[in-house]
Amino acid sequence: MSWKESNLPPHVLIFPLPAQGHMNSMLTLAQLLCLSDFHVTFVVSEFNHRRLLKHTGTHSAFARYPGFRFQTIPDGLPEDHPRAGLRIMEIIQSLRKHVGPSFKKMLVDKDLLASADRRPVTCIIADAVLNFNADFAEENGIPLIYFRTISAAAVWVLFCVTRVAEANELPVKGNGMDELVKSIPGMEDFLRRRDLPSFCRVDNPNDPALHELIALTRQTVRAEAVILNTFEDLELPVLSNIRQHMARLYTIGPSNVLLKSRLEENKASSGSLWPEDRSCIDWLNAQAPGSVIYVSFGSVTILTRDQILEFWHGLVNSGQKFLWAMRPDSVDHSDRLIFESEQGIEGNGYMVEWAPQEEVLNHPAVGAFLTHCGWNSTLESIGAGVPMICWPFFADQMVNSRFVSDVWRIGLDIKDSCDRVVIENAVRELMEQRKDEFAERARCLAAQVRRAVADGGSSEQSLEDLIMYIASMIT
Ligand SMILES: O=c1ccn([C@@H]2O[C@H](COP(=O)(O)OP(=O)(O)O[C@H]3O[C@H](CO)[C@@H](O)[C@H](O)[C@H]3O)[C@@H](O)[C@H]2O)c(=O)[nH]1
Ligand SMILES: C[C@H]1CC[C@@H]2C(C(=O)O)=CO[C@@H](O)[C@@H]21
Repeated sequence: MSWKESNLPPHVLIFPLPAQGHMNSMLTLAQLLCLSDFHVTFVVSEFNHRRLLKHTGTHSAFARYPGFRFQTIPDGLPEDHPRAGLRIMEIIQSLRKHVGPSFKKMLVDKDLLASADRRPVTCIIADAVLNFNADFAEENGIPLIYFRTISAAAVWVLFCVTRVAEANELPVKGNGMDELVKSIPGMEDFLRRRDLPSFCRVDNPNDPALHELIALTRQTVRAEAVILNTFEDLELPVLSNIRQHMARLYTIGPSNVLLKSRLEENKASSGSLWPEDRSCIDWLNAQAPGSVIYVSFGSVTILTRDQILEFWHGLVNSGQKFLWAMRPDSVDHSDRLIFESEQGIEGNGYMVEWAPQEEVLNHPAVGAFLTHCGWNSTLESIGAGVPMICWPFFADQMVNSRFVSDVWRIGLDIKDSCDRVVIENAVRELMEQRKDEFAERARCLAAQVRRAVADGGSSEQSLEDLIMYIASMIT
């Protein structure tokens, strides 16, 4: 390769939305590129950088990659901004408005981060929701690759939403939620209006948040290439549709499993923004195989007290053991206290604030996952062969949960209902009545994951193609 002759490897600037669910797969890609001797500058908000240093000893974890470095930027939000729930959208807006211009200036003033031992940036791999990167890349003649951190299915649905609106199939004011959506090619037989991304549930079809998301997705085609954290066997029909619009598409997922397969000691750096409470592993060690349902709603979901109580009673009444990762900012603090003191754990549950999720899902005691269906959680569960109960909170999760239940058939989708009886019945169905059926399909899918990341597998090959493509940018 020509870069090896010139001694300086390609230098990739990776710029995720500074939120856990977006950073995880992009940090994993950063590590994969470093393992191929690339230089990587990883853009992170000052707010999250402090948390990474505090909770994960990130600097020592990344010391094994001499080519890796962080570039911090402000996210433009006040320190006490929640950066969660629906207000996560404000991170995108703030970056676009306040940070984009200074970020661009910094790159230009610093000669695209060149130094004696680093080339100027060879290409930018930006989160596809940070669309200001397209103008900057174009103006400065830098190749741009977008990384969309959601499923191919959700990308395709968002790509088609304009057609859905034109066909009067948007659930405006909640109309016809159970009707099938006929205007999305390939999904006519199973996608209902209630499975569309939550932004499609509008009072007015010209809703600004909906249109922002449509525009974000449509502009993906401005990049030279697109990366998705998925694998061919999982989403082939959808990928074929997307490829008609985005020809250079790399599918490198599940990126966490691909990374693990390339690390000698099989241990990736976690990149958690909350401290991981490992006591839950000791608790799991004492449980019978396949007997525990793991509960987590990711890094963005905020729950009301009523919702927590319904989940809690449903789980307790199911009689199954459960491990619940309840983020401190996902519930009101006073509710949490009442909850802990009055409800107690009643012998069959264990609660932590933040769990080492991948390790938990791969623990032999875990037999099911009650999840919001964020794309990382969904893929982690698929990789571990663990069936799911899906209670999506917002955005792409609505689509993912329908795929889990009706396409891959490795779980139950209970979206829009958070009643203790529904939860109890779902747990019983997944962990008792139809346990073997779900477990068998989940095992088969996990085997496909292993094939995708093995030598010559589709994701492994796609990563190699991506690496060659970036290397070819150096003239
Ligand atoms: O106790 C916990 C809980 C979660 N996680 C990790 O946190 C990540 C959470 O990511 P994800 O499951 O994707 O959920 P969100 O944090 O909600 O992710 C956001 O980003 C995703 C990728 O764009 C989207 O699919 C989601 O809808 C969006 O909310 C996963 O890797 C988990 O392993 C832990 O390590 N410990
Ligand atoms: C900020 C949220 C709105 C849309 C984003 C997204 C996407 O790529 O469509 C997925 O999950 C959310 O974190 C993002």
